[in-house]
Amino acid sequence: MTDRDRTNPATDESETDPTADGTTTPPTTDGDTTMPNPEPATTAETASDESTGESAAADADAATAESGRPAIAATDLSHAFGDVRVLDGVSLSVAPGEIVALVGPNGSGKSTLLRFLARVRAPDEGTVTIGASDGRARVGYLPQQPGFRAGFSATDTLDFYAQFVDDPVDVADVLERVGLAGAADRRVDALSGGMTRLLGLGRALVGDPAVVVLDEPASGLDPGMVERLFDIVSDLADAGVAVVLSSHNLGPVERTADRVVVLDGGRFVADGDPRAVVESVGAADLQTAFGDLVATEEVTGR
Ligand SMILES: Nc1ncnc2c1ncn2[C@@H]1O[C@H](COP(=O)(O)OP(=O)(O)OP(=O)(O)O)[C@@H](O)[C@H]1O
Repeated sequence: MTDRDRTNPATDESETDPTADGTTTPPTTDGDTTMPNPEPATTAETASDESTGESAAADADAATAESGRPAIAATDLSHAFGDVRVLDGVSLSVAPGEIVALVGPNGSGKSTLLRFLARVRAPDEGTVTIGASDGRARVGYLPQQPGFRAGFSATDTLDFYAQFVDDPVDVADVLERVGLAGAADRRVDALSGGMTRLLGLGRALVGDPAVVVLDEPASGLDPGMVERLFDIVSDLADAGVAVVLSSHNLGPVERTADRVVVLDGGRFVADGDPRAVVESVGAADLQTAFGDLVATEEVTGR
């Protein structure tokens, strides 16, 4: 460990990615870093660096909302891992203040699609555009398995990420919002799995992004925290933030999401408000509709 490493909660070998100008980018252990990108990146092609995670951006300001432009738009995304075709020409636009829940069987490609939306990876084909009236864009991203460098506190960790955004960040407030105020001084390696996910959510919120992409944010949370998580999501949307999340918690999804998008076989097999999706198959609730819409006998995304 170098001297710099000792003062940098985000510089371990798997995470650090010095940018071209020598500055250090904030990391996560899975490479799905959430960070501001100093260069506006309006398409997936321009942001294919896996290490950069969060891209450049702007606030979901009133002008954006008034312009009618989507906060984020993915067009004709296709992707294969070897001979495993995961996405087959899917398109998705999300308006400022809209909550879109991406659901689908294990292996259907949700995380893959969310990585493309967060622009931590680029698809084989298609574009991702972040809409912002001033030409800037910022996406906050919670990866499915957020990771943090051991040895630093929750506060230290968010302080580190806060230095990469323009405006001052009230880290204590961020921790309070995600339910970690009581663990502010706890080392990240002493956090439980659910608490680590909440810290990942906090990291995604640093800098008040216009778009938030959350990969299974409720996974591993206790029932009370699941409710709190979806309350946070609702509050974000009320503040004009576009939220795209994946979840297997279909009850809260049905109650909270403005739109449910069901991914299966590389395509969207349903896309609409929860009630419409449920009614489209004559189901009683989203859980039942999900069973009717997708084949869950085997893991998909083969
Ligand atoms: N880096 C990779 N290399 C090879 N295959 C991959 C890679 N990432 C994902 N896959 C494959 O792509 C498919 C979709 O995976 P993905 O993680 O996107 O699914 P998911 O819907 O998020 O699943 P889950 O609900 O289990 O988290 C799976 O078959 C998976 O094995």
